[in-house]
Amino acid sequence: MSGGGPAGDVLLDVRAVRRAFADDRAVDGIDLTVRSGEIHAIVGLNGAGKSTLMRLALGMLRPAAGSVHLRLPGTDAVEAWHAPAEVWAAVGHLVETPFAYPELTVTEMVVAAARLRGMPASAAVPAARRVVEALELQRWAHRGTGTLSMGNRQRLGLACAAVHAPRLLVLDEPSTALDPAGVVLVRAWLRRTRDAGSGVLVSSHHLDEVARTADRITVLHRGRVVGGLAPEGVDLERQFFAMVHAADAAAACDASTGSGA
Ligand SMILES: Nc1ncnc2c1ncn2[C@@H]1O[C@H](COP(=O)(O)OP(=O)(O)OP(=O)(O)O)[C@@H](O)[C@H]1O
Repeated sequence: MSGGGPAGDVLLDVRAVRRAFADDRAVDGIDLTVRSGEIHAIVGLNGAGKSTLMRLALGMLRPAAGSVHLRLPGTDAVEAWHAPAEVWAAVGHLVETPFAYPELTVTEMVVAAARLRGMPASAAVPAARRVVEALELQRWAHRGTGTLSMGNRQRLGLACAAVHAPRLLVLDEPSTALDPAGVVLVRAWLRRTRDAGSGVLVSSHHLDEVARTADRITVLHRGRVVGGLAPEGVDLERQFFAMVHAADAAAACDASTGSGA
């Protein structure tokens, strides 16, 4: 457990959501919430459905069934697929390869991201400076984004996702390209973001890192929630594989008896 205070209101409310690609049930009836003041991690094997779930949460994909509601302070609850710009102004995300205009410097890119989220220039410039410092990008602040290493490009993507201090942050494997110092830095930064009252949905393959960062851990497998892990628990890897194997065994049993959905 990462030591955060009690979680608050539900910001993201996913209910019985389904989405397939042809006959591939990428997300197959998932319920999930993210509350303010918590880091909720989703873990799963390759192809478990983590990115698809995040894209549904961000209105990038339309659910085939079920619902995804955003309940951000100061706005009415709204389906992600139909959410207006003022709702997205309170959300930050990094779910694809971090995008950056190569002709801009790091600072210019972060300011541009803030402006795209509706921040006035007078607020965007100091906000960009703060997040560049928080993610220790100062050394590259005036370098062209096209010259960055992969890890620094990932930090830049995080800076762009968070420059407008979103209430909800959705991050798909935010530490993949980071060195050990960067992993520690981003962990501490995520905790501060959480402690400031934001809700964070984060995916990862790395159980050790997730256990150090998250308040809640949900295990996805083959598009379904197959269990939860307590971050302070022991031997999470063994528990994780036990859940995955139990789900596979149940699916095989259903298939052999013809009772699968
Ligand atoms: N655009 C797409 N078109 C077709 N199939 C897709 C598409 N996006 C995802 N899928 C399929 O949906 C399933 C879930 O994929 P998803 O990317 O959500 O998994 P993931 O848990 O994020 O995996 P990884 O850990 O490898 O990133 C996979 O079988 C994948 O091949």
